[in-house]
Amino acid sequence: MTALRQSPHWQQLTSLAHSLEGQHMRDWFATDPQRTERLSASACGIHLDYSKNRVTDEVLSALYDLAREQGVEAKRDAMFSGDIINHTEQRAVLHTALRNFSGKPVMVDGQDVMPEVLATQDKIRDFTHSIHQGKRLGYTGKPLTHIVAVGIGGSFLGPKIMSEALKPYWVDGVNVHYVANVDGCHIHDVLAGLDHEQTLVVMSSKSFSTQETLQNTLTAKEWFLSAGGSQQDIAKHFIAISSNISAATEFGMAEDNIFPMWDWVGGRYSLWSAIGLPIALTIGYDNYRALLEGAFEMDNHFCSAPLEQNLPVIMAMLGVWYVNFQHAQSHVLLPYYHYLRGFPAYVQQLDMESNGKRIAGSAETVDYATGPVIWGSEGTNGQHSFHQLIHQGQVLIPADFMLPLNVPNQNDTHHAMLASNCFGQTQALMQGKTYDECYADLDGKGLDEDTRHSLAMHKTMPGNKPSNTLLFNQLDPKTLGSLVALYEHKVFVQGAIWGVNSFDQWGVELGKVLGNAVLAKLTDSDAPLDFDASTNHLINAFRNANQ
Ligand SMILES: O=P(O)(O)OC[C@H]1O[C@](O)(CO)[C@@H](O)[C@@H]1O
Repeated sequence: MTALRQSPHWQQLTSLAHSLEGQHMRDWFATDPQRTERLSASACGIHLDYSKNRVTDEVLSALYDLAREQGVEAKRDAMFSGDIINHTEQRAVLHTALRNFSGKPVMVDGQDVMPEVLATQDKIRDFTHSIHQGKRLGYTGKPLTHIVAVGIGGSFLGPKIMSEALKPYWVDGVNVHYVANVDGCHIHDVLAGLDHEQTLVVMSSKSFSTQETLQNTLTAKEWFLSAGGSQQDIAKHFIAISSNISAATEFGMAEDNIFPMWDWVGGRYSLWSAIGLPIALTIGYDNYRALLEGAFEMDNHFCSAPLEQNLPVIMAMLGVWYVNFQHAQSHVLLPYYHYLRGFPAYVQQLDMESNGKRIAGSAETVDYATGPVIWGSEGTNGQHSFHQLIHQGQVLIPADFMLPLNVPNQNDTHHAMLASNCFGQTQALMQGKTYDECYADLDGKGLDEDTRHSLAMHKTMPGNKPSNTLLFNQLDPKTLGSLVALYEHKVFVQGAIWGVNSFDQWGVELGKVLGNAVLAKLTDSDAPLDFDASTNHLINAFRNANQ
């Protein structure tokens, strides 16, 4: 058994989980009028009501004890100080330096990284202004009104989803199109509607070696040249964001057109670096900076609030409770705000690529579950589909509901309906509906006893289903920055408990290598096939269809 499972607080939580079997949150609410007041916390404009969770004060205090026992605070401080905590890649983890407005230095290998960070922020500001003010023009002198942002994974999800979430802040006259997949349908569709003289391609790739991004950029380059642009015009229409400056220059990017990033910024944590440039182009530099400031505020909260009032720690430890002590295998995110509809996909990469691991410390195979499956979509849509399983299915799915209390330019009736559905769902999940209540509802319906009993059984909602509710006044750039940083730190705390390295991603490598080996066989139809029978069979199917 691993040391974590043998730890006193893990053992205590295991027995607490047994002792709570058969208890219901409905009864806790009925007997404890202070429950919500006690189990709520606020920071950075975000209010978290976590009272609808299957936890008692005793459980919560054991969870915080576990966090202390596993050194969460010391691990957090090590991350912020630039220690090499990504030990499998020998890297510091310093996305927090990218939103460090404290004026204090951040040291990596004895060098302060802040001057470079601030210089890059200035470069982002100047570039954004030059596009918005029409000072930087295309090769025929036309303004650059269409931005094609090419990237994938962390070099795509952050910019795309944050830009989408901040739609009320979009700058007039600029259209940003995001392309990630190597599936040519997407890039061809996007380029087909654009005037190459007014298009700027922003290629985002930390490594500058990602197949999808390289291919999509090449396709965009061919499109630009065949539409009338020349090789020397490319510098006016193509820029890159990368930590691999030499590969970017070799590819043909003008050095001046390359925005740097650093190996101490993980891809899924990179929206705060120049990877966020498309966000600045979408919402303007001041709003982009407010996004960073919101994240900085959450960093300060995470570093200074006691664990019991610390939003990332509270959410992380509740997650640990469900994954490790209540057998939950997934966690659903339900933003009740159309513009935030992409947020579950963002957190999905953040969480699953960070904590989807099986080795703790230097080489110990874990004997407990790590990160859950993260999924979800905007409310109320899910209420008419997958909520059924959350309410009455046999699997436990903790939920995070999110709602802005105010929405710019919105009809009150819509917003009140949206909010009522959000609150109503959390209530229904918590209280459920008993057999007796369902049976009583069927009184006087003319049903025989067997039918009435059967129907009451089918209608019974067990309740006791956990949820957090996150409220904020408006989803402005600053609040969004805080919200993203909240989830980043939640994932960090969980990784610290489970002892995994939340900052590498070896699991995605093998598929890339094998995919390249397969590509060689698809492009050379005479090459002998020496894979397993199934893969050979699939390759043959492709070859036959493409003769
Ligand atoms: O920015 P890059 O180097 O193109 O990588 C894109 C994405 O690919 C991954 O490395 C996984 O394949 C992610 O971690 C990363 O965000």
